Amino acid sequence: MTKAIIGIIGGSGVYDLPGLDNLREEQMTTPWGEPSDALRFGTLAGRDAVFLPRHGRGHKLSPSGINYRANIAALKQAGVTDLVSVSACGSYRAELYPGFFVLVDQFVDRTHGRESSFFGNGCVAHVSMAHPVAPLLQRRISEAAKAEDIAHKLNGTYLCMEGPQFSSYAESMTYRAAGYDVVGMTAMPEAKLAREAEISYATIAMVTDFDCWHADHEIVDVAAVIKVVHENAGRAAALIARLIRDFPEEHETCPVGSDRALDNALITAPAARDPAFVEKLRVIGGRVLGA
Ligand SMILES: CSC[C@H]1O[C@H](OP(=O)(O)O)[C@H](O)[C@@H]1O
Ligand SMILES: Nc1ncnc2[nH]cnc12
Repeated sequence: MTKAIIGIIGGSGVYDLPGLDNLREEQMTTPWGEPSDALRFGTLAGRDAVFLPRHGRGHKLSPSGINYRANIAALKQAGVTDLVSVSACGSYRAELYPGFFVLVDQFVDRTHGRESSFFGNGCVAHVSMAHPVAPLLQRRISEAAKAEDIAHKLNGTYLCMEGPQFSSYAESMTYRAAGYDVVGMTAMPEAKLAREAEISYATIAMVTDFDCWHADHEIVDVAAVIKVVHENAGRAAALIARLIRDFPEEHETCPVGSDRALDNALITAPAARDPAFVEKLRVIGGRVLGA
């Protein structure tokens, strides 16, 4: 049996996890450098949990400047099996209003220049991103949201832009016409790296604004985003506390294989692998890299 350990990544305006008791902070180091902040280990409703604010305390890191590889590697080193990311996002649909939670199931990656894989020359791997969100984890989040009476929607597509500037009107209209649901700047490459690290991943996308397409709403700015996040922080915290409290002790095998994504992903022949690089990769891929 694999013990389930829940990790929470907090986004904009979410720099701590209320209710996390018996706190212990650890500044982790990984083969990819240091994560955004010290990992905060603790218990919530008697269950172990780990929290990391992706922008660091005080929001010192921009979406393009976050060391996503170090964040995911540190959470893997901490034993996290199930990772919930909390993100502020703009909405492309009138019915997805500020304060509404979207439990997205798909991402479109429009970022560029970010380090988006642990693998590379010397050990090449291609994991599937067909179903980037772990459905059982997503369902448990939905059940926790229902129990807390939080308006939310199961499924939706999150467009991840590079930023840090918000979108132009033409971009907003284009992505809206494409049928995407929400927009943010951080879910990628986070979701890709979680998959490579065989961590089940799901995102709670908290709608904070209508970006810039909606004639009846102000164009998004930082103040508006943070205001909505603060107004909804209590509900997000209640959802996460409920999720952790009700989470099974044992990690549930993921129906889309997020917890064994490397089974059929490595392509570099063992004899052709760079031994030093393989050593570095052990933190996330030790299960399949052999002795
Ligand atoms: C503060 S507005 C833009 C900022 O908010 C979102 O952050 P996160 O995904 O970490 O909640 C968006 O991705 C941008 O980083
Ligand atoms: N409209 C928006 N675009 C990109 N990231 C966001 N985060 C919150 N609102 C956003």
